[in-house]
Parts: sequence; C-alpha cells; structure tokens
Amino acid sequence: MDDAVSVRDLVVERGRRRVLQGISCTVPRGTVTGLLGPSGSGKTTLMRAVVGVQTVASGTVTVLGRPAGAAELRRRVGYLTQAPSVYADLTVRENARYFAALHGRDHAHADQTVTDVGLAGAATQLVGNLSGGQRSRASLACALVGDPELVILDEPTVGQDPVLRADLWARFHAMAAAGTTLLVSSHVMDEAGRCDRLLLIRDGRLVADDTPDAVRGATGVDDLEEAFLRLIKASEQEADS
Ligand SMILES: Nc1ncnc2c1ncn2[C@@H]1O[C@H](COP(=O)(O)OP(=O)(O)OP(=O)(O)O)[C@@H](O)[C@H]1O
Repeated sequence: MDDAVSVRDLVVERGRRRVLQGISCTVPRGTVTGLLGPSGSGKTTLMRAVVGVQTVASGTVTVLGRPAGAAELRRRVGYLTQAPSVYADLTVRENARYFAALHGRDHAHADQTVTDVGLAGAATQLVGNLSGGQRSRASLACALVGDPELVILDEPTVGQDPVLRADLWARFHAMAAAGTTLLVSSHVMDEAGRCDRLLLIRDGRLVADDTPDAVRGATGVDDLEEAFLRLIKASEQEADS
C-alpha cells in the first residue's frame, strides 16, 4: 500500500455548518505533503479527521491501512496541534523525556529530539518561560519523540524565524527520506514550494492535489500563490457554470 492516508468523500459538520464538503485525497508514504488554504478553509478539521478525533458526517478516512482513530494507530501517529501540548512547569528536556518514556524511548533519544528541533540551548528552561515559537518547538519535539510513522503537524512553523523555518523543513525532509510520512498545514504560500505534494483546500473543498511543479505547469505560472489564485478562480467559475 503506497498511501499512508486515504480520504474518501469526507463530509464534516461543525456547529451546523458543513466545513468539509466531500473531500477525497491521499497522502503518499514517505512524503512531505502540504495542506494549504486560507484561514477557516478546513485544514485543522481535515487533520482532526485523519487523527481520528473528529466526528464525521459521512465518508471514510483510512490511516496506515486502518480506520482513522483505531486504537492500534495511537502509537503510530503523531499530532502537533496549534495549541502547544506540553507541561509548563517542566523543562523542555523533562517534557521530552516524559513523552519519550511513554513510547519506550530513552533519555538520549529524547535529548536528541530536543536538539533536532533547535532547542538544545533551552533544554533546561521551564516551558512556561519560553517564547511562543520556542514553546511550539517543544511541543513539536514531544510529537516526534516516539518516532511515529505518520506525523500530522498543524502549522508547525508559525512564529519561527526564517533560519529556524528552513531548519525545520530540512528536518521534515530528512524524516520523509527515512520513510516517515508528514502532513503539514500552513497558510503561508511560500512554504508550499517546500512540499513534495500539495493539498489545497478552500471552503471545505479540495482545489488541488498535486506536486508543486504540476500545479505550476497546470496554471502556467511559477509563483505558487498566483497559481493557487488561478486554481481558485477556475474552481469558482466551474461551480457557477
Ligand atoms: N468547534 C467548532 N464549532 C463550530 N465551528 C467550528 C469549530 N471549529 C472550527 N469551526 C469552523 O470550521 C471551519 C473550518 O475550521 P478549521 O479550523 O478546520 O480551519 P483552518 O483551515 O484550520 O483554519 P486556520 O488556518 O485559521 O487554523 C471554520 O469555518 C471554523 O469557523
């Protein structure tokens, strides 16, 4: 099976609104797949459905060959939410070691993961005293420390400076090269070009599911932001006709 995630005809309603309107897409194994779209387009909702914590109205979500949310997937899927999920009264290192222990990993592995997200210099600081960007990276370390086969990252680079963002993307690609599958959301279009594949959603509908080069080729423009605008206009014209 080549796809880590397969979504078919997914419909999700939240607060009586239909926020995913029949999405079908796949995330191939060993890739960094970008999930892009404007604020409120449904990125987090789709990620929640993949993790298995979102009630769905209809459709199917298959993750690593099992229904999303199956108990056996818990150790195989890592999820970074937008709200950092770390203990404020523990240090970065203590947080990483705690989550590592839950996955049967040792201290050395936890400390390496802290270094991998660029937090070696803050390892002994209490998470409650960190900046927002640092806290987000501490949370990332805890999501990655169990070496999940599938990693779902909701806007992992928000609040990071350009050098750190580049480092994190290099890290994501190294993980993919080693066989991990990553689904990474962003509403920063300049990050789209860093992905192997792109899923573009708008108003709960999929507008593109392709490689960055194929998106450029289909629209005839090099700039991915402009390419997405063209795809959105084309999809709106299709919907109106
Ligand atoms: N708990 C909720 N109850 C009702 N509606 C919700 C709830 N959470 C999200 N929504 C709505 O669902 C839609 C999709 O939200 P979602 O968080 O998936 O978007 P997003 O693309 O991740 O946005 P952002 O980039 O701002 O994080 C939005 O219109 C939002 O207002």
